[in-house]
This record gives sequence, structure tokens and C-alpha cells, in this order.
Amino acid sequence: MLFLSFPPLERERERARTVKKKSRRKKKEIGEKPFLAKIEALEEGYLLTPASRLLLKDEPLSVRPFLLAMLDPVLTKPWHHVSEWFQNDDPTPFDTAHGRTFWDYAGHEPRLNHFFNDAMASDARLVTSMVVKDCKVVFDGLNSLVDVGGGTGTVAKAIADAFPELECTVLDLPHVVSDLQGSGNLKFIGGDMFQAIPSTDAVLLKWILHDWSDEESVKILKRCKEALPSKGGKVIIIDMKVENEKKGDDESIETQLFFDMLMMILVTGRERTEKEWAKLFADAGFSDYKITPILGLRSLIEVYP
Ligand SMILES: C[S@@+](CC[C@H](N)C(=O)[O-])C[C@H]1O[C@@H](n2cnc3c(N)ncnc32)[C@H](O)[C@@H]1O
Repeated sequence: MLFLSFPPLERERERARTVKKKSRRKKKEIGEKPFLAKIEALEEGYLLTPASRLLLKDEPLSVRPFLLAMLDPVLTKPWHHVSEWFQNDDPTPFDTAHGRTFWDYAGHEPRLNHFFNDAMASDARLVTSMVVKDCKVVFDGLNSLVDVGGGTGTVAKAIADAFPELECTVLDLPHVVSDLQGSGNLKFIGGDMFQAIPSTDAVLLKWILHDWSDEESVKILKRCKEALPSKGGKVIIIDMKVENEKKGDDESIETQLFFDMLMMILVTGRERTEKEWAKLFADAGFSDYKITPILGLRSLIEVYP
């Protein structure tokens, strides 16, 4: 039996050797061609889409740290506590899972503090590249800007570099900024935005108000208003504006819903429609606002005293 099965087996091996040889030859040929010709030479293949390139480690605008943060057990655990949270009085499922607020946890656990700040910085790089390039006019006529909750300063640094005449300050919690040194027209101060914001021509709030309830957001906006001159000042908000009607594709709607739930799970915040944003501004005593879409679902909102 063994002897009888040998010839077909040998034929199979020979066939495999030939295929291998051919594929080695083809690979060599393709290897010598320029990139586009390589793609054409391949009958089938896989390429990274522009969106998936953002997950590469070495991509300058990589948002890999953001994805990794979202998948960290500290941030995924609260999703498993939602039913328990529905039946208790904790402010968020994060509190139910970890026994304290997100911000308190970040203040006491350096690992969360670091990976969260890195995640925010990666998003900030992506968004700021658009803001500094396409929204220069937003910073016209300003002498000073305070980036409230500005994290480790990625946004403020890019703005300070792009507008050397503008005095930029990052205000964030002491555990975020205590080790950071400013330079030139950029400085860092530790503080609490619910208490006081230094006087300035403009306050920047990037991904801040969606972290907080309406009541808390109005308090923050009132502190911003106190910091601004009555004429010429403004708050610049970079955040999501949720669409009421189905204008976007299914993925955009899913993303909006995901962020809205994420804010409910981790912090006391939410995503808002234009009507909900307008109500916050009016409740905090502001007179007008202007919304400019900047990147994907993110908008830049200028709010005037
Ligand atoms: C979602 S992150 C946004 C960071 C940054 N603006 C960005 O978009 O990359 C929220 C920031 O608010 C800061 N924060 C939270 N509570 C604060 C408070 N009471 N006063 C000042 N900053 C606060 C956090 O430390 C964190 O850096």
C-alpha cells in the first residue's frame, strides 16, 4: 500500500515545489518593481485603508494610544457594571466598578493618568493639525488663550508654535501638569476649572464639556465667561455636534451613539445636539455662537459673551 501511494504523493510534492519556485520568482520580480507596479502585479492582496493607517505605531498622526486606552481593562470593566448601576445611586458605571470617579482614579493611579493623557494627546495631534491649518482666522486678533483641561499641552503647543504672538496657557489638574515645563509663549498651571480660570482673550475647551452634565457644563462656562473681556473675547469649543436627523452614514451614527454611551459609562457627560449646545450657552449667559464642522464628527464652536 505504501509503495502504491508513493507516486501520487511524489507528484503532489513536485507540484508544490514548482508552485513554490514560481511564487519565489514572482515575488522577486515584484520586489524589483516600483510600489504602484507592485500592486498591479499582484492579482490579489490587502492594503491598509487611510483610516486603518491611523492605527500604525509610526504614523505621525497615529491614534493607536486612543484605541489602546479604550481597550484597557480599567476602561472596559465599567461596561460590565451597567445593570448594577441602574439599580444604585452612583454617578457613573465607572464609580460602580472602581469605587471612585474617573478623575479621582486618574489622580491616584499613574498608569491610568499616563495612558489616558497619551490617548488624548494622540487625538489632539490629529485634530490640531486641521485646526491650525484650516481655522487660522479663529485666532485672529487674540493676544492670549487658556486651554482649559488642556492635558499635557499638545493642542496648546501647536497653537503656540503656529501663532508666536499668542500667549498660551494650559490649565489642568495638578497631577496632569505638575511635571511639565513651559517655554516661550506656552506655560502650564495646575488648578480646578470649577474654581477659577485665569483672565484671557480666549478659552479653549477641547473635549471638555462632553465629559460633564448640563449643570456642570454651565458652571464651567460661567467660569470661562468671568475670565473673558466683555468685548472681543470668546470660548472656542472643539467637541461633537450630534445630528438630529439621519444625515450621516450608519457608521457615523453608530460612532455618535458610542461616544454618548462612553460619556455615560466613564463620566457624567453626554454628546449634544445644536439645540442642546445653544441652551448651555444661553444658561451660562453667552449671547451668540457659531458652529464650524472641522473633522469627521467634530465641530469647532465659537461662543461669544
Ligand atoms: C477628555 S480630556 C481632554 C484633554 C484635552 N483637552 C484634549 O482634548 O486632548 C479632559 C481633561 O480635563 C481635565 N480635567 C478634569 N477635571 C478638571 C478640572 N476640575 N479642572 C481642570 N481640568 C480638569 C483632565 O485632567 C483632562 O486632561
